[in-house]
Formats: sequence, structure tokens, C-alpha cells
Amino acid sequence: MTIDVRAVAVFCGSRMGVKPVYQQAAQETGKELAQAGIRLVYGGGANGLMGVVAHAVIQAGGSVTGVIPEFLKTREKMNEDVSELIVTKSMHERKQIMFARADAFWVLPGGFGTFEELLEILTWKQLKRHDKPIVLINVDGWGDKVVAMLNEAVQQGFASTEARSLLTVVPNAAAALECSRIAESAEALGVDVM
Ligand SMILES: Nc1ncnc2c1ncn2[C@@H]1O[C@H](COP(=O)(O)O)[C@@H](O)[C@H]1O
Repeated sequence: MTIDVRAVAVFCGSRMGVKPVYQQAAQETGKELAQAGIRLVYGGGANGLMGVVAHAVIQAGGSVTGVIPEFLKTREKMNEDVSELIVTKSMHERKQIMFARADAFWVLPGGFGTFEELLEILTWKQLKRHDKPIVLINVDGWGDKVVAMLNEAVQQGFASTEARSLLTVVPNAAAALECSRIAESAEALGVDVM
């Protein structure tokens, strides 16, 4: 049985990064979500890869919820083109709303903010605050060092192999979609695929 993932939160850079392949992957991700009828939940900005993903969803006829704190409206260039725009009072409120609205979390290339979002959602899962799929889309090896850092934490005895297995690493958005659905389906069946 496959359960529909209705909304995916995508964490990614508010900058473009240096390789064109990052933008291509962001575009592909947006298109993939729209074609699958899955709503994008994201940080609400028009800048960087965040803006590229949102634009690609909109272009492909999909739905987008942007969640942006008041203080970032200018800095991250609030995206007025989205289907639903939520302006929050704080970063904490933004995180809470994005968490509540998403059935899965996908991570594309990004900077410190993206790392923070990934680690927070992963540690919430480690602490059993949720059981939603978390998928890192490892565009052109971008995530290799992030994954190496997590593996090193296990090797040094600071994290369990079980905790490490809560993050799935895939090469592209099509694979992210597939494993998000498999994970949802397995949860419904009570099967442990992690
Ligand atoms: N400390 C943070 N917590 C949550 N989100 C954050 C934080 N710092 C920045 N962000 C947001 O993350 C995305 C991407 O940031 P990059 O640094 O470009 O990866 C952006 O929406 C930030 O507002």
C-alpha cells in the first residue's frame, strides 16, 4: 500500500551556489513535486535555490506554501507569487509551521541555514518527536561531507547507527519521492525499513 505524501518541506540555499547543476536539481525538484501533485512547503523567499524550487513548482502548475518570518521579508525577498504566504513573527514560528505542514523533508544544497534545518529535523526525529521521512538529495556530491560528519559522529560513539539511519541519501528528486512514499507506506504497515 502506498500512502500519498501531500506536502513536502524543502530546505535549501538562499543563494544559488557555484555549480549550475544545483539550479538544475532545484528546478527538477520543483517540477517533480508539481507533477506528483505534492504541495511545496518552503521558506517563502524568491532568492537562491529556494526561489528556483518555488518558481519551478508554480511554472508546472503546482501549489506552494511559503513561510517567512517578518524580519526576513526583505533579506530573502518574500515571494508574492506563491499560492499561500504565511508571515510569521519569528523563526521559531516559521519552523513550527513548516514542520506541521509537511509530510516529509527534503534537503537540497545550501549553506548554514540549510545545515541547521537538516540537523534540527533530524535530531527531532532522533528524539522521537516525529517519524516523517528525511531525505538528502546529494546533488553532484554536495552532501558527501555532511554525510561524512554524521558517520563520524557514529564512529566516535556520539550517535547510534539507528539515529544515522533516520536520514536517507538519494541522487535526485525522483528517488526522494520514491523513498518518501516507501517510508510512509512502511509506517502504515508497521514495517521497519530504516
Ligand atoms: N538558524 C536558522 N534556523 C532556521 N533556518 C535558518 C537559520 N538560519 C537561516 N535559516 C534559513 O535557512 C534557509 C537557507 O539558508 P542558507 O544559509 O542560505 O542555507 C533560509 O530560508 C534561512 O532563512
